[in-house]
Amino acid sequence: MQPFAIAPSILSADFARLGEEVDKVLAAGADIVHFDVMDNHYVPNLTIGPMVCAALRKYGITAPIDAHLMVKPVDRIIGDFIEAGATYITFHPEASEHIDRSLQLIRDGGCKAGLVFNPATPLDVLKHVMDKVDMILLMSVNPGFGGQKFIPHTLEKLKEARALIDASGREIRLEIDGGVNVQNIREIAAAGADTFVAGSAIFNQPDYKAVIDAMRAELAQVR
Ligand SMILES: O=C(CO)[C@@H](O)[C@H](O)COP(=O)(O)O
Repeated sequence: MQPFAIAPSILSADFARLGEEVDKVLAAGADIVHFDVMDNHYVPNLTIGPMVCAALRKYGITAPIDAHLMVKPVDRIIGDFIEAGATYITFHPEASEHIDRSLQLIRDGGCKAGLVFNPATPLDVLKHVMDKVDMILLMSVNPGFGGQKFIPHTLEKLKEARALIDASGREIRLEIDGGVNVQNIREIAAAGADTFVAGSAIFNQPDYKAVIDAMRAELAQVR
């Protein structure tokens, strides 16, 4: 299993001070920057794109950037995120005409590739592409907005994904996204997640380090 990683979702950061916000959350102990890309088509919201990702790199952010593309069609924006310096690029199977090709595009660009599953999307497709994914992201809310409640049945799905990863023998991150907070992170980790996206739970508090420390203390009880 991969080491635990905390990935604050900058969707809940102050966009007017984005560089400073990312610096601050990394200084507070975050491992990965979770970068939500919404197109007002695949999801009913509009956020940030590759220019902002490139701007964060230019500003000096060296931490891994995990670009979650909620964009349809997805292929034509993948190259822009590779150029912009994303580390992970993940997309939803429903948003790609050719899932295997989209994964290959990401990997050919030198990035790590991942698939994202909405709460009601089955994991079936994974069995055909397990050798091409570096991350599996399970949405524990319907995508589009921060600040929603964790959907409990995702815990069963996490166990299912964890079993698939363990059976593959590959190093694949299992990321969870939506409604993650200090109160539920331990149960989520126990179900198999190793990478935890949290937006409002971190950015809506004045002391990011206090939240991240509290999350790590919960995770330390799992392993
Ligand atoms: O992708 C999304 C929402 O679509 C998430 O990354 C949210 O931004 C998570 O926010 P919280 O539920 O942690 O507030």
